[in-house]
Amino acid sequence: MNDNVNAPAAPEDGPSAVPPAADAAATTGARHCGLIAIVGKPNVGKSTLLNALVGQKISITSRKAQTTRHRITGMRTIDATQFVFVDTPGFQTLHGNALNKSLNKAVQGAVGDVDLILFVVEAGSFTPADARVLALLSKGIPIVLLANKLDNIHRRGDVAPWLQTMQEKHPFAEIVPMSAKSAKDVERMFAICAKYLPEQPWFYEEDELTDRSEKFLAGELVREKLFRLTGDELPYTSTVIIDKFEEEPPQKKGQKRLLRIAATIVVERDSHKAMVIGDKGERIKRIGMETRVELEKLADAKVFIELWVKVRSGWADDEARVRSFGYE
Ligand SMILES: Nc1nc2c(ncn2[C@@H]2O[C@H](COP(=O)(O)OP(=O)(O)OP(=O)(O)O)[C@@H](O)[C@H]2O)c(=O)[nH]1
Repeated sequence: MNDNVNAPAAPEDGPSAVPPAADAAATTGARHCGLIAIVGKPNVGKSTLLNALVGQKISITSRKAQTTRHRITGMRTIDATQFVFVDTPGFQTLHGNALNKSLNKAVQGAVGDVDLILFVVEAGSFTPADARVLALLSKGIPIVLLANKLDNIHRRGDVAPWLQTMQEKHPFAEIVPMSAKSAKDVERMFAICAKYLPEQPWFYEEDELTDRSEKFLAGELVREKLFRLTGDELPYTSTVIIDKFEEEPPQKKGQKRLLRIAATIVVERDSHKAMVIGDKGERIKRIGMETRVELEKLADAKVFIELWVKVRSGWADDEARVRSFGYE
């Protein structure tokens, strides 16, 4: 096996490693900072990894992104190194409709000029969908292969031959077998990523964790609740549009500001609409309630949210409409 395979953290490892770049910077004062994209087909563990890397206490700031091409999902500053994670709006490699074409373009735009790509697959598996994602990635940017869910593999010896085959797929900068659910493995990722981030000033303040706007997060939260509460029944073409986002200052001292939000969930069929609304409206009520509770915490505000459901059949195939929904 080549030496670009990074052995998983052994249980007896000491306290988490400090990124070497950060270590060196402590004496020279040099700061490092760079963009990191986490890509992979659905369900390989990208969100789990991102949440673990950025930490739990995501706070919202309304600062503009450093570059408009990138949507920043989170950042973490450790000693002198700032790790900025950019979002890739999901690789859809199976269908060729307008929505997916637009998403794939957005993905290629987002990963085209990052400093490092973390390409996540499930350890022991490399499917045609993984190969399609890899083929979309820009040449010339270092790609670290993360063989995630290592904990699902009971005989570690079984992984070695697979790792060998992975080295033939692409000249990966490194191959890291790991588990996004292991705090120790996640912590090691900072030292691995730090090596690829250039010396330059930080893009964000040390304690900023995301630059997403509250309006954007409101839409994402509704979307997340929508898909979680409808299970796998609802097709991915359903989307959420924020129709109104108004902020009112606190009425009295000690009170919180108020966010008034109205959002429309757009689905393709009447049957999907019924699914979203649920029996006596209980599902849509729950989507609204869970969104409100989470947004109140994240935004430190009082939130009123109104939800509507609309049927627009075939919208995912209509390019103009896809654009009007903010995908381009
Ligand atoms: N056993 C195990 N499960 C994991 C690990 N990482 C993620 N998972 C699980 O895998 C499933 C998918 O994880 P996500 O983080 O949602 O995956 P994703 O790649 O963001 O998925 P999409 O949002 O569909 O693109 C969840 O049930 C996770 O709990 C891991 O290291 N080990």
